[in-house]
Amino acid sequence: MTVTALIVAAGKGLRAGGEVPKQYQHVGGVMLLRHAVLRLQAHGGVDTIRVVINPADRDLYDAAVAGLALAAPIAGGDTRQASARAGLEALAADPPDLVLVHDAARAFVPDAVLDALLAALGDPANDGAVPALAVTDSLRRGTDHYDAAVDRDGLWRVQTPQAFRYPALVAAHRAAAAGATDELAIAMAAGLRVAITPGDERAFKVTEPADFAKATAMVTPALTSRAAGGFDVHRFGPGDHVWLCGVQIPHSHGLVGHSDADAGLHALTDALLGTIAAGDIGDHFPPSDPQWKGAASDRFLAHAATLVRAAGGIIDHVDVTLICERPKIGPHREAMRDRIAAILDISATRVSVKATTTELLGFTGRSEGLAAQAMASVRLPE
Ligand SMILES: Nc1ccn([C@@H]2O[C@H](COP(=O)(O)OP(=O)(O)OP(=O)(O)O)[C@@H](O)[C@H]2O)c(=O)n1
Ligand SMILES: C[C@](O)(CO)[C@H](O)COP(=O)(O)O
Repeated sequence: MTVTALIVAAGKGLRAGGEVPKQYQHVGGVMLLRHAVLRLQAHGGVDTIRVVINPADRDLYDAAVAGLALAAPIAGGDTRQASARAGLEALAADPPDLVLVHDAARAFVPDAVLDALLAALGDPANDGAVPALAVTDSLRRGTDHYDAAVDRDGLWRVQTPQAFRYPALVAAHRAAAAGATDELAIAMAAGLRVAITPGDERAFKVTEPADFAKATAMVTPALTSRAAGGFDVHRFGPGDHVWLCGVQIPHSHGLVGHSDADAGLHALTDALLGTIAAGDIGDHFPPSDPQWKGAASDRFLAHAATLVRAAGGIIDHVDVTLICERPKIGPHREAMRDRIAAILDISATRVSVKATTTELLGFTGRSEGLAAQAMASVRLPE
């Protein structure tokens, strides 16, 4: 059995709005039509995909299917019915056994819907099979006020792809009057026998502007929250300034370290690495490596952020606590927040910097050294 999918994509998408027809608008960075093609290609049960377009949109089409090695698009008509007919006629020279007529606007049809269609056409008694969902809301006629109830029993919300034996469908189309909204209407008018197969909410049609948010959710991976901490200490030594959270602060001492000894950024780097279980700062920037001698620690933090984002992560919030008697952190807090926000490329509203003392106790109390601890919260694909 040869199976061709005919994706009708010649509409103007007026109800959806936007500067280009809906099938050429981006959903998660990819044009809706491309999602539709990729979805059918991923199923594996479709041998050939042909797309019906408005020739005026040829440049948009070329961008949508770039690199997908499809046969040339077919010119559509003024109505969906005319576009589907043009597509079917274009297949006549080398007709497939089965044809699946599909809306580009229903880009996320799951495999199970396609499996059920092909299985239904395994029964020679069926001329076609069309997926549908039962109506579950109450139905009523009316304009300004409610009028008669409509019995929802046996009513279906009809979706695509609509699958048919090619010869039966093309004959039905040739005999059809204008005004049909889909192949099912045309097949029923021709007296064909069409099986009802399970539809799926994910095969919804992008029709109104709000449907783009729904479509975006379809291609956005589920994210889970992760939080991790980091801790670092540096000893005070000779010098006239320290670097803390990426800000240079005049001080009676410096901090001793292989790099610039910015304990705040080091703790935060470890916290971010912890969210993706990517080891610690020493694994990425070994103190034994001379290239990190005196290095500014902002590059360590930027590297950790790059790794989090490469893992699909979103940095939600970071929090640094500096533990020292001196220098006083308060006057520099906002500059530190801004600097961390700039390094991480997030809003400063997502950056917290705090400070505390240890009441003159311990090594921080004796000002032998300074400690920093940090927390990072990110969202990552599961
Ligand atoms: N002349 C047309 C009209 C529609 N379609 C396609 O048929 C599918 C379903 O139609 P619909 O959702 O109504 O799309 P539009 O006609 O583009 O939308 P609107 O009515 O809002 O303008 C879409 O993939 C659309 O591109 C088509 O190929 N040719
Ligand atoms: C083909 C279809 O998607 C099946 O539900 C529907 O008939 C298209 O209707 P529209 O009026 O063109 O949106």
